[in-house]
Order: sequence, then structure tokens, then C-alpha cells
Amino acid sequence: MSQPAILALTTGEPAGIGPDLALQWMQEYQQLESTEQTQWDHTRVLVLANADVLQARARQLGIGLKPYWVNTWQALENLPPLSSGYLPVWSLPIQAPVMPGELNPANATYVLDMLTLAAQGCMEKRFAGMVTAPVHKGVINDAGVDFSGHTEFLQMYTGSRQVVMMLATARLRVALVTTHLPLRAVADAITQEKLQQVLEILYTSLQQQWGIAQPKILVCGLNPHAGEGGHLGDEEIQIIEPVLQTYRDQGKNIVGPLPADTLFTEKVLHGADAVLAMYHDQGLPVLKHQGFGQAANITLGLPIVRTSVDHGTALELAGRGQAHTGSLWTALQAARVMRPLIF
Ligand SMILES: NC(=O)C1=CN([C@@H]2O[C@H](COP(=O)(O)OP(=O)(O)OC[C@H]3O[C@@H](n4cnc5c(N)ncnc54)[C@H](O)[C@@H]3O)[C@@H](O)[C@H]2O)C=CC1
Ligand SMILES: NCC(=O)COP(=O)(O)O
Repeated sequence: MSQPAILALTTGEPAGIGPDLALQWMQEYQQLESTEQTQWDHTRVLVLANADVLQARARQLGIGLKPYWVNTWQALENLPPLSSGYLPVWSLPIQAPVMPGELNPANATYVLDMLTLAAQGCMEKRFAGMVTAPVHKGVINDAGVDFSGHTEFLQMYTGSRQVVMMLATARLRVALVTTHLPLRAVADAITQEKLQQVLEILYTSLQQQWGIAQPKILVCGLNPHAGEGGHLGDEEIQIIEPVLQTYRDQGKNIVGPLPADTLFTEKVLHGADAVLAMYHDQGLPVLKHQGFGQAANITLGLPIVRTSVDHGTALELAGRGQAHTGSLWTALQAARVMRPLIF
């Protein structure tokens, strides 16, 4: 019998709902039917958090925490199964006391240390993947660290040339060409080279990681009405169309550039395996309208498995027992069955 696969679950911004989600998820797991628990027999979930933060949050939520403390790589060898009721926790030092809902830039180091530990463990193949609870990008920047998201952080940490953010529900997959950029910078960031790299990663991931032999991808235009024949912007003509044509010349089912306003209608979406949107707020509002709280955010193109929840820190819900765990379940399930992409 092979070793169980360990997923590292980073709890993100300590003043947000990340710690709550880890605790609530573990509690919900214990309430599953034993047949449903069985799916997780070969998986261990290691929570990365500060011990005091997690214990205080457990008290606030009235959740009985049975921690199994881990602080060395060696200790990973004997993690208890989820069904034991113990929650394996790797405790990291935190810089300042935490009040739920109250951000403190002093704790940005702690948040980044969790990400680094999880990424290191993945790169060294100690972890089968990392699942991230939300961080607050603003407070990390307030601490003087240039940080735009997990996606970009992990791209840099792993030395990946290009990565792709994709959010997926059971019914819809939406990937992005650009991620966390001011709208003003989006058009300039969309080059033929970038679009080609993003499409390559998306196409290969759908084949390898989702087992779709010949993916059909719908690609949004950038401008209203996909540029209206060049009258409302020419990025479609100059950049997007030539790249898509090279894929079509290879027999690949890449459709577009399509006007984004009607691309997301049932008729157009029918039979598509993924949508490629040009920027964050072109694709994600639709995905979240369709399945907020049930989607996973998956970073494609990394040499490791990384999934995440589809929502943010929801500071106002921290410590109140009102955070929903649906997206964390989806993110954990996705990471449990995924294998890294092989280029
Ligand atoms: N993966 C990550 O690390 C992400 C981090 N963020 C960060 O989160 C911060 C707050 O972002 P917002 O735009 O306010 O989005 P948000 O997702 O935190 O909140 C939006 C709305 O959804 C609700 N909500 C979010 N998660 C919920 C859950 N699990 N259960 C029930 N209700 C939930 C909130 O109460 C709020 O009404 C920002 O700093 C942003 O950068 C945002 C998205 C993803
Ligand atoms: N809207 C998704 C988001 O902001 C998550 O970004 P990341 O932290 O996963 O890069």
C-alpha cells in the first residue's frame, strides 16, 4: 500500500474566515456517512495555521478541536487519518494577536510563511498539493510586500514561465488571460505570445488533468462586440484572431474571439469545455453568478497542484459560524484527484 497523499491547507488571512473554514470543514467531515468518508481514506489534510489563532477560533465557533501537532517534515510520515477525529496542524509563529475581522499588516509575514511552507512541501513532493484559504491582498501590500495574489506568488516561487487562473464549477470552467491587473493595463498585457502560452496551458491541462481528448474552448474578445470589425478596438484583429487561427490550423477546436456579452448564454456555451476570458472581471462575475460558493480556483501551469476557494476573506463573517464551506470542499476534492501537469 502506498503512502497516503498529504494536502496542505493554508488558512490564509488570520482575521478572515480561513481558520473557520478549516475547522468547520473538519467538523463536517466527521458528520459524513462512513461510505462518503471512505473516499478520503488515502488523503491526509494538514492544516497550516498558528496554534493560538486556531484554538481561539475553535472556541469562538464552539468546535471541539483535537489537534495533532506537526512541526517537522519527519512527522508527516505518521499523520492520523481524517476519520480518527484528529486534525493535523503545523503551527507557524504569528507576529501580532488576532481579532477576527480586524486586519493587521504585522501578520503579513505569517500569511506568506504559510504559503512558502506549503509550496516548498509541494516542490519537494512531501505534499501532493496545496489548497489555499483566502488571503487579503491589500493588507500584505500595506505591510510593504508587493503581492497581487497566490497565482502570481506561486508562479514566481516555482519559476513558472506562465500560469493560468481557472475557476471551475460542475457546469462551467472559466480561465483568464490576465489576472490581477488594473483595467487600464489589461489591453497592453494581452500580447500574441502571452495568449499563445495561456491557450497552450489551458488546452494541455484540459487534456491531461481533466481527460478531455479534444477540448472545445470558447475565447472572448476584449472589446465590446469583439471589436465590431475593428470599429471598437482592434486587439481582436491584430492579436487574438491570428493566435486562434494557428490553433485551428492544427485542428484544435478553439472558437472566437466571441463577443463576451453573449458568449455566456446557454446556446453558445453548449458543448464547450472551457471559456477563456481576457480579464478578471470579464469572466469571474459570470462564473460566480452561476456557482459562487461551489467553485474551485485552480492554478494551471504550475509544476505542483494548487487549488483554492472561490471567495475572499469575508472579514465580517470571521468567528461567527456563518461562513459556508462549499467552495473549500470543492477545492479539496479537486486537489485530491488532480495530478500536476506534465509539459
Ligand atoms: N483566494 C483568495 O485568496 C482570494 C482573496 N480575496 C481577497 O478577499 C478580500 C475581500 O474580498 P471581497 O471582494 O470582499 O470578496 P469576499 O469573497 O470576501 O466577499 C464577498 C461577499 O461574499 C460573502 N462570502 C465570501 N465568502 C463566503 C463564505 N465562505 N460563506 C458565506 N459568505 C461568503 C461575503 O460575506 C461578502 O458578502 C480582498 O482582499 C480580496 O483580495 C478575494 C478572492 C479570492
Ligand atoms: N478572484 C480570484 C482571486 O482573486 C484569487 O486569486 P489568487 O489569490 O488565487 O491568485
